[in-house]
Amino acid sequence: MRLTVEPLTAEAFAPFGEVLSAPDAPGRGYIDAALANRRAHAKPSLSFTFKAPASLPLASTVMERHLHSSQSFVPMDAGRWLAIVAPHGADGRPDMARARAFLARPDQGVTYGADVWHHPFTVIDRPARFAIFMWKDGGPEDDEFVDVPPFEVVLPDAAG
Ligand SMILES: NC(=O)N[C@@H](O)C(=O)O
Ligand code: NI
Repeated sequence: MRLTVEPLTAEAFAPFGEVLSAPDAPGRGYIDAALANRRAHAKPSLSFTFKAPASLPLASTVMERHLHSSQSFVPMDAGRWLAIVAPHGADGRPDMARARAFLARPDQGVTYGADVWHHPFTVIDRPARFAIFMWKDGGPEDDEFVDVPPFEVVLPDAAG
């Protein structure tokens, strides 16, 4: 199954969370409606990652979710990157037939809503550094990975 990336916009991404971006004029914006912690005992987690770029087309067979917490990715030094998401199927697993692959600009982040199926963090173009914010309790439900049928992600110009 092939996914062709589409531009990351707040509207298109709304069913899956929020697009994060800094104002382009003096001031401060709050983009925090999708931040969620569903466990009173979970603790805030702020981590920083250095990620090597994936080559395209991206081929994968995995998706993941954080059942009880949103997860925010904020670029600190990045090229373009991919936010790949899928709604729940009737069985609660990712419905890859309705998966979406968003191409994020270097100045865009996202917050995946709690329990939103997404692909592990993937950057393209060049190595990138991101901050990641979520809530964790250190238990097995912090991160849930599932196998999905093989899929690939391509840029439009390679879509043929
Ligand atoms: N760092 C980390 O937890 N990443 C995953 O959850 C992911 O979405 O890539
Ligand atoms: Ni995640």
